[in-house]
Amino acid sequence: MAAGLIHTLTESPPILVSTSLLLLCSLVALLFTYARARRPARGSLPPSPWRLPLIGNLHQLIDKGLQALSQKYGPVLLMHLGSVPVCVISSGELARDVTNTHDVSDRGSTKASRILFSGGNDLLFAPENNFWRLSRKLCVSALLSPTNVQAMFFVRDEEVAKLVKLIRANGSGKAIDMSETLLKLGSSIVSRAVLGQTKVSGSAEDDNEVRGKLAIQTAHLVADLFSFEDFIPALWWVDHLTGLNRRLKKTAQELHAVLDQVFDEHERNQSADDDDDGPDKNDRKCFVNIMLELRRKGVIGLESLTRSDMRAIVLDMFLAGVASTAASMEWTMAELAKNPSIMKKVQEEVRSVVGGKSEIQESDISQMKYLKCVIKEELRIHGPIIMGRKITSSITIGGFKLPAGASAWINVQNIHRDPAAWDRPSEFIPERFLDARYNYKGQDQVYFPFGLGRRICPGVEFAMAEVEHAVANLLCWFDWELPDGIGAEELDMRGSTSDPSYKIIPLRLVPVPVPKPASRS
Ligand code: HEM
Repeated sequence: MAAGLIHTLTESPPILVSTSLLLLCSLVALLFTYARARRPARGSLPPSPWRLPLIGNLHQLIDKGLQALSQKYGPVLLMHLGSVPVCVISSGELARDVTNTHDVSDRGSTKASRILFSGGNDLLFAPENNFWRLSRKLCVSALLSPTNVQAMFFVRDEEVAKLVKLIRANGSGKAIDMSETLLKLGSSIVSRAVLGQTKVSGSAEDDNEVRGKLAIQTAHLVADLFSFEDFIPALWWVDHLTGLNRRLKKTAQELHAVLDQVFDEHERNQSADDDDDGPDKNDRKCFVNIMLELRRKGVIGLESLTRSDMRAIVLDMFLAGVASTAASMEWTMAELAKNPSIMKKVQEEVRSVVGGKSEIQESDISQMKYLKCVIKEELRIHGPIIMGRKITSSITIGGFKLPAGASAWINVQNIHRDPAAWDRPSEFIPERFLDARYNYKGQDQVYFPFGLGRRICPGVEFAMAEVEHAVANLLCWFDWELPDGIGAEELDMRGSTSDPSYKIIPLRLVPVPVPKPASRS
């Protein structure tokens, strides 16, 4: 073809020669532009699906799902949710670039968080301001520290023992809703650890249950909410029309009022408390008491902790700690019901460690290596879907520019199920975690269910102590069967569309109590 073209050029009249030259130059320029377009020009925006005015790519996200869009557009994708630009990062290496190399750590706030936290001082949603630093330090070194988590064993132990008793009383053969049961368990453990057990309601209703409900209500408040202001800021006024603002403010006020009552009660009790060895002395180790005590002792930074600061920390614990642990317990039981040979193997381990004892101690759990692998595998498949960050000043990732003001979504689910990193990624294979390289410290490129960088979850110890202990008890004292003749292969394992880390169809299982030593049967 080239020879033909040269021949044409030399043999043709001048006008034709110049036209051909022009064509040739245009062709070369076109090829050059095409080649450049295939390579991301440093600093160009990531590839993007076409979008509609106003809603952006929301319809494609709902219709196709995040994973399909990521697979189509590659490891860095730019979407618009309404008018908000969102960069989706689906590679572990690039995710670390965002959180560690570029140290992007703000998470961004939502309307619900701004109202709930009276303007935005909290741990989950606030940027890295002084309050974030103070409350993070308080969590890591006191409230959620390994020592405190250990001291809270009595809460986990009592709440799980209550549950075991309840399930036994339920009688053999009846299916129970594990979703509801485990959410209640998660909320009572977290609310008791955080608020203790002093009386606030004054009614006959179980105080703990009131607080558990409070914890669940808080979690729903932020998770199940669609605000126009968050996605299409120009339509902020629609939230007024739909009554969303009013409802949010009312719920926030109610939550704050209950928490203030709890704080009052703790403050009243605390002065009388110091030398008292009363029956509820253990519950005085709750987070509220620890915060009040540190403030009273004038620990640096905490001497001026306000009611609003304490409310924010308590609500953060509810938001971050209740639904996440309940979902982890539910998915673990679902995967075990779906994989009877794994259920059998882990039950054998748990029962052989516990032996003839009537209770499971923390020291027993540390010997249950396979149980730990089961939970790690559950968190790989069903753990967090995305982790959000806010890009405050523009950065370049994988050759693409992530513009200031955009959100970055680290696509954890995609990374946790990447066939390049995991053998048979959609199968539940706990044995892969016998490899000690995987932990919860955010050090691995393809496994980080508790996050990465400076905003990594400070509740890992608390969460694992709760989930491992509860699941070990359920496996030790009961066999579990699927109800209504459902076969293991028929069990519905779909995650909810709004948040796939929650099971769309609540898990129902039939407990079959196994004989156990007397003290807790
Ligand atoms: C299985 C249970 C849990 C899972 C899978 C989980 C996972 C996560 C993840 C992925 C993040 C975001 C990390 C990041 O952005 O890099 C996070 C943040 C957080 N989690 Fe957890 N979490 C769990 C339980 C808990 C518990 C029990 C608590 C407290 C009682 C807690 C408190 C927090 C807090 C306060 C943050 C925000 C930290 C910050 O922004 O500085 N989490 N968690």
